[in-house]
Amino acid sequence: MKKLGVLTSGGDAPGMNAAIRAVVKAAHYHGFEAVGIRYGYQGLIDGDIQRLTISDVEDMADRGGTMLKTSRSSEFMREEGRKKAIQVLQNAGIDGLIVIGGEGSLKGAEKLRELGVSVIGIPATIDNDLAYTDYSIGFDTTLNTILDCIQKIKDTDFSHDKTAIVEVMGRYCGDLALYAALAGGGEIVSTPERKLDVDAICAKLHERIKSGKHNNLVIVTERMYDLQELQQYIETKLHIRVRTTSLGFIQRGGSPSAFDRVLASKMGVAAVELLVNGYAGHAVGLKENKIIYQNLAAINGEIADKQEPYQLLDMLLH
Ligand SMILES: Nc1ncnc2c1ncn2[C@@H]1O[C@H](COP(=O)(O)OP(=O)(O)O)[C@@H](O)[C@H]1O
Ligand SMILES: O=P(O)(O)OC[C@H]1O[C@](O)(COP(=O)(O)O)[C@@H](O)[C@@H]1O
Ligand SMILES: [Mg+2]
Repeated sequence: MKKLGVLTSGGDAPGMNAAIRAVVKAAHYHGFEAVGIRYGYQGLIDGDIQRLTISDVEDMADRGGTMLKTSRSSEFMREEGRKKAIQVLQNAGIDGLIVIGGEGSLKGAEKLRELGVSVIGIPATIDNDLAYTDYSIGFDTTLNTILDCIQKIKDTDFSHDKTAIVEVMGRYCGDLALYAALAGGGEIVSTPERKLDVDAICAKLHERIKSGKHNNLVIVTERMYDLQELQQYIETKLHIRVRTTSLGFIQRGGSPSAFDRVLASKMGVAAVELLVNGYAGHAVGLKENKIIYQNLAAINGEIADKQEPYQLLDMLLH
């Protein structure tokens, strides 16, 4: 291998820059040229490529977002788009590609592998919705941001005896809400994996109010409820004051946590090592605190076993 390309794709996640830095440093260590493809798969189709030197990535470990920019590309979802992308890789002489992104981006990487590209995936998404790895880059930072916001919301709830609904991101994965609740960030939690209907939420709130607890926090994953309707329903049914906060994009920004920086650094280096050692077509991951690799073709459809954290939740919130 001579020229290694790296791109970030899908939603940005804190720690993507630390991963780019690690990939570029490892590539140079092995004597390869490193290039960055800007704007994810769309930039690959458009040939938006820049050379990456060590000094380009030197101070990037602590920065949120992605220095390479990112996008969601509908053109890449189509075969003609992917064929254009392959042509660009060939014309640019890129013989190894590292894709840093979430579940959609790794599906895209698998499609490139099917077309003969030497590709490695690095999981980076705040949602933590990739079952083959315990953690994706960005999840820990976002979780900490959520807990910081919740702490602030709790101060005002306590002062007014208010009930709060806090909506967090996660797309169709409840990990951000679940782990925020495990860390003490909510008394009632509803996730896609364990959905509470509105009456179940009211019943739990009623029980807590009866026992003298008047400031309660309900944490929910996005896309599950019409928040205004949920708030009104609880207010009418329980005759209490409820206020709702959807945390939104504040969750995706910010400097990555130490955990995410270290994870991204380990994964970035491991991704290059996989290419060097002939393991193209895999994605790096973390299982039981060890860096692992998984076949890209096997990632799609893998379902995470969440029994343990939900049992813990039941124990802590009962
Ligand atoms: N099934 C697929 N086949 C080919 N490309 C895909 C597929 N799913 C997603 N992609 C590509 O990956 C991009 C990012 O995926 P998306 O799901 O938006 O974000 P993330 O990778 O963060 O989960 C998409 O815009 C698309 O270009
Ligand atoms: O930035 P957009 O396109 O509005 O997407 C919002 C979605 O992106 C995320 O922040 C991250 O998701 P991905 O990592 O899959 O891109 C989700 O939590 C959220 O549902
Ligand atoms: Mg995703």
